[in-house]
Amino acid sequence: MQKIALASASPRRRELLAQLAVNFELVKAEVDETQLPGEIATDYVLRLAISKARAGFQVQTQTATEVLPVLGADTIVVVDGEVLGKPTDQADFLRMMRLLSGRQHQVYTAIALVSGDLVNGELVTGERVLSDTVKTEVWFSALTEAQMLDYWRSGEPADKAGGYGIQGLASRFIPKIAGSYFAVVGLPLYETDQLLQQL
Ligand SMILES: Cc1cn([C@H]2C[C@H](O)[C@@H](COP(=O)(O)OP(=O)(O)OP(=O)(O)O)O2)c(=O)[nH]c1=O
Repeated sequence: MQKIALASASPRRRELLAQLAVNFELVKAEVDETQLPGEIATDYVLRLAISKARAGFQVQTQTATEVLPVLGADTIVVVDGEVLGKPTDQADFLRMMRLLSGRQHQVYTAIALVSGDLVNGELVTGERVLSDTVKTEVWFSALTEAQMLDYWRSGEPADKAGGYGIQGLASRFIPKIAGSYFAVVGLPLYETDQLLQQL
């Protein structure tokens, strides 16, 4: 399979992509992650995945003589239509946990693959964009305030959308999911492989 570039700073996405035995390198992609006014969750997550892949692709066109297809991804946690980002502090985290406790919510992960051909440093065909969005339902057990605080003190929630990591300590709060476990962690492997096959 063709070598690609991954536009991500997430160690989880790196590990997941390695699980597909894909040959890849990392490329930096700085994007503004602010949700637009009135933007619905599914539009938002897909826009960010495409923006990350596109930003990574543009870095390559400026610096490299050949361009690799660039993969970008974004994961959001949604409850009652509200997108929960990464918690800014303990109070923000507790607010999120109270919303998630004892009920079901949605996790969306979007993936985007941007590719193109460079001839003499010029992009000859423009950018091609392949993308997909995966929805997973996640059930949380009812949590006590003490459980929430203990979890915050573990340090795990801070860099994670929705303030939890299903692959870590939060596994004890989640009796079931419907969808893709890998998508919740950050990269839906089946769907990523399907995009790579379309290259
Ligand atoms: C819900 C959930 C999220 N997460 C993580 C996945 C993502 O890394 C993060 C969501 O933030 P993202 O903005 O999707 O990704 P990121 O900022 O970590 O990395 P990059 O943009 O550079 O690719 O939350 C888990 O690890 N486990 C979970 O159960």
